[in-house]
Amino acid sequence: MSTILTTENLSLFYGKKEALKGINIDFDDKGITALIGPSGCGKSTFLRCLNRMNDLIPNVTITGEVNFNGHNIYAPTTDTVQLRKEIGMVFQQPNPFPFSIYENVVYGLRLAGVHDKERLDAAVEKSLKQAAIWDEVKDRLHANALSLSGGQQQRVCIARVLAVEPDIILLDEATSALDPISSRMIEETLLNLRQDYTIITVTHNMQQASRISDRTAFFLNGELIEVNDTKQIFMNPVKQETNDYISGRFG
Ligand SMILES: Nc1ncnc2c1ncn2[C@@H]1O[C@H](COP(=O)(O)OP(=O)(O)OP(=O)(O)O)[C@@H](O)[C@H]1O
Repeated sequence: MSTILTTENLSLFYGKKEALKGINIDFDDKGITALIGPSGCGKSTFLRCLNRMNDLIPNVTITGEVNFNGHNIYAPTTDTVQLRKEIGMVFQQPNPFPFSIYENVVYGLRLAGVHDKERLDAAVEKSLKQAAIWDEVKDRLHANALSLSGGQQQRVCIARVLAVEPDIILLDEATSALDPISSRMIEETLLNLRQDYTIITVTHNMQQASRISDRTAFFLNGELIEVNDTKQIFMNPVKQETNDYISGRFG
């Protein structure tokens, strides 16, 4: 298995507060990694470091490296717009633009200068199929995306990320605002995507982590305590803190 993304001694400070403490982790090319840990342990902060979303937050200092396909994304020459296409992100609250479903999906392609209708149509169909929502919306592609249910909106947001053909998809608690059925549909979607994409998902839901992820990383107080195959983490963790967390002793 080759590695697509590696962090080296990655630390992040909000002002003087150290929220991430020297994280070293490798992500395999393809498959799903779940990031788990109690509230405030730095999971979302870490996730946002992986496509430089923390650049947008004032007073943030980041040290160390994030190497994506061998290049440090924090190098001054990095084109962050391009980076965020290659490493796309889905957020906790579905955030479609107030446009049609079709325009949501082609948004990134239009920004990249793609205007050919056939190409855009093909991308819409392919991405909505990959996000497992094509059948539900194919007859109303020009309806406003905000008219969809929350779960449908979230799958459109996944399609919007997929349309620009990313290598990595980051999800920050992407199912926690959804009802259980919608949440399971997103899980199914991710399982169908795991062969073709590297997926890194923050989740509070340990059942979800064990159902869908190949690897699980446990964070605590800004530190990466343990990362391993998901079965190993849940059945036979190496570290006492991991064991305490997964057996519900804290968090
Ligand atoms: N923009 C910010 N400014 C200052 N401190 C922040 C900011 N965002 C997060 N923090 C702090 O950094 C720490 C890590 O937060 P983060 O949101 O990454 O944790 P988390 O594990 O994702 O938590 P949760 O599971 O509750 O979402 C927390 O102490 C939080 O209060």
